[in-house]
Amino acid sequence: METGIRDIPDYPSPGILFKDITPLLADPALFAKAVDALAAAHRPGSGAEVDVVAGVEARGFIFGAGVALALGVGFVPIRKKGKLPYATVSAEYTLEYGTAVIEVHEDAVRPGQRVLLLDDVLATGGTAEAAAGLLEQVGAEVVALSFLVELGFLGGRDRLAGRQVNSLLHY
Ligand SMILES: O=P(O)(O)OC[C@H]1O[C@H](OP(=O)(O)OP(=O)(O)O)[C@H](O)[C@@H]1O
Ligand SMILES: Nc1ncnc2[nH]cnc12
Repeated sequence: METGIRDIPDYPSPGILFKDITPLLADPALFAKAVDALAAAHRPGSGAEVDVVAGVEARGFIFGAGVALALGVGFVPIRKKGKLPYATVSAEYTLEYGTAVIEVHEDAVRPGQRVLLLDDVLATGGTAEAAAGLLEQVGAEVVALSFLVELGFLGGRDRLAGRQVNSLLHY
């Protein structure tokens, strides 16, 4: 099966096998299929409808925005430090190849809004755990976390125990 995911060894640092999604993005049929599949579990009538989709900068924006449009709901950007113009809450976290800080606007959701968190890759789960925590800090109910790719050997799903986690492609 053509996935549009390409392996790049030793990027961005030695020992990391990087899952490059750019071939998938360049193929409109594969890209549309991925967005449609990520949206499917949350379509009207699914019982898992959401009010908002959130995505983590940068690759999470691509799929998050697509899924938000597919579901007819708004999109909340979770950005790397210093990029959001209004008052924010922030979290420092570690990911497979480093550390970073992400932020979300403190008024990004209304209290109790049901949010689907989207990202391209679930690796160690550090990013997703921090992002879900930020969304909850500003009043969201994080209904599910969905990923295009899950690197199962890095244990991200265990780190997110107790949360609804869905991934399309498992490595
Ligand atoms: O599960 P983890 O170990 O936390 O890794 C997953 C995160 O790593 C990548 O983001 P990156 O910070 O490289 O940013 P980018 O989207 O700007 O490339 C990816 O898009 C996820 O957000
Ligand atoms: N191995 C990997 N490939 C692509 N994105 C990632 N984010 C964290 N680990 C990654």
